[in-house]
Amino acid sequence: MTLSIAHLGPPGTYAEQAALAYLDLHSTPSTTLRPYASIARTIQSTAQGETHLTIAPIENSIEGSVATTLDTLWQCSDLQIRQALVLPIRHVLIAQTPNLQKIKAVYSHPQALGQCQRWLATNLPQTTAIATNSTTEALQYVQADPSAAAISSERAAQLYELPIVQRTIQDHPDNCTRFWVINQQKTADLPPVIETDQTYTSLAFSLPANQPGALLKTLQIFAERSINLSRIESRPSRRSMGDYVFFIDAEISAEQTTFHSALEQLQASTEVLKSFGSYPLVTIS
Ligand SMILES: O=C(O)C(=O)Cc1ccccc1
Repeated sequence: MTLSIAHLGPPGTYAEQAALAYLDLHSTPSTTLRPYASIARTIQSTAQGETHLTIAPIENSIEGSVATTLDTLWQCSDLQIRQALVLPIRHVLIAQTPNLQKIKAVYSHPQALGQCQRWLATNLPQTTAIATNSTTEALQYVQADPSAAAISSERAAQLYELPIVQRTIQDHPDNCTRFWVINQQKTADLPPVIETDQTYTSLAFSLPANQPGALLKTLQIFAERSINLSRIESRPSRRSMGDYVFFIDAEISAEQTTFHSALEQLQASTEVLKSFGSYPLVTIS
């Protein structure tokens, strides 16, 4: 079987780097990397059986959650997370001109623009920031226009043979992004999970009614069992104003009996409850 891995494209994105780092952890003989035009499409490709795995960014240390990853996971059925990877993110500024004064527009993925906000305000105050679907999609504007710049990676600059004007432009030196490796629950013969001492379980739920204390009640289920939550995120349910879907990462394996009993109780106090399973986190340096 040739393992297919969906990632945000065109080639050279950070998501592709994460896919390559994931492959480095395994000795999978035959693999195809499949670039897609949006993060939503990568996850949908796995949900629809076009690809075996998706590697999608979920959270950045400066910019926070990647909303489209959460929203698409909520919309798709029967997906699970099998591994988390943390990758360091080092942005570079790419442009045809070395003269910053001549740059009129900076293109990049909104996450990358956000991670370099301070640098941009200080060094390119005259430019307009323009969002693209990915950091490498931004490079096509640099190829076409001498007054355009892009924020992308050193590797992408090499791949597209474009000049680097400035390195390490992210606002914090330790900038890193967490990626999830996602598959369909029923898919067999996937690369083995790399076990580490950090295992998480992720869930999402909507609440039956917008009542006082409804969220508190669900959080109490975890507190009563001393289950530590490492993240809670809300996203609009899109049904009506003020109605939310909550995403939770818990520091526990879904195999533990404490978690089973928490899930049972959650089932009773939530409207829709989705568990994305348990996964160990690997930090790539
Ligand atoms: O556009 C990319 O290269 C991505 O993979 C999305 C992204 C952008 C910035 C940091 C991490 C991931």
